[in-house]
Amino acid sequence: MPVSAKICGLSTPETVDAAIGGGASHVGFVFFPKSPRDIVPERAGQLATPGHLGRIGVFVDPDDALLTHAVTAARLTGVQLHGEETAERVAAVKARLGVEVWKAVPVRTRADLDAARAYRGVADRILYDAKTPKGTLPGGMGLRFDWKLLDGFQHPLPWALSGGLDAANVAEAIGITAARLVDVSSGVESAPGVKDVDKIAAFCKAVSAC
Ligand SMILES: O=C(O)c1ccccc1N[C@@H]1O[C@H](COP(=O)(O)O)[C@@H](O)[C@H]1O
Repeated sequence: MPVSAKICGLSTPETVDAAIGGGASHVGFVFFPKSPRDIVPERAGQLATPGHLGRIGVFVDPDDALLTHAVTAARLTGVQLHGEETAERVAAVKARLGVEVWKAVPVRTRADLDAARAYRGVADRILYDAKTPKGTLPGGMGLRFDWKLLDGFQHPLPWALSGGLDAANVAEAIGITAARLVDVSSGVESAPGVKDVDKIAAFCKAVSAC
């Protein structure tokens, strides 16, 4: 089965086109004011994508008003909840929005993986991401976790791998984890929040070769 890629934190037509041209399965838009990748929903909605491409909005403990507005204005096919959302909150979001819901699970130790089980039957996908230091962004920091922690773990849901991936390490990450979907943000940037079309192309090429 081929491996697919989500290119996250996009904000320009050129970088969205690079993701599409590279064969990405999903593009991501960040709706979190503290992030250098924050974008207003209307602007994300103007970024055109073909119908087969998933459009995922990244949120951190969002309220219902933001979610409802962003799903419509940015034409999202899914939301990625990257905060401290409980299983009950994820279920409520899913029922309210009716789009795919991904739940990020921050990982530093093997015990951290256990949190994923709470979302069985509730979320559509788990996104394993590196746990970031307190007081920093909960994602998009270019940090990776020990991919070997996933070895032998019984995944409760379809899942994706993120955290510190780039063109140089993604093949190794896929080899170790057997991930079928990988997600990148800062690894395809020239500076925080500034996506680089050549890095997006290189990342997609590395994923396609797996
Ligand atoms: O990208 C952000 O700014 C961001 C902000 C808040 C929560 C999540 C965010 N990004 C997500 O973090 C992971 C890993 O990113 P990276 O590749 O390590 O930079 C990815 O899923 C982004 O979607």
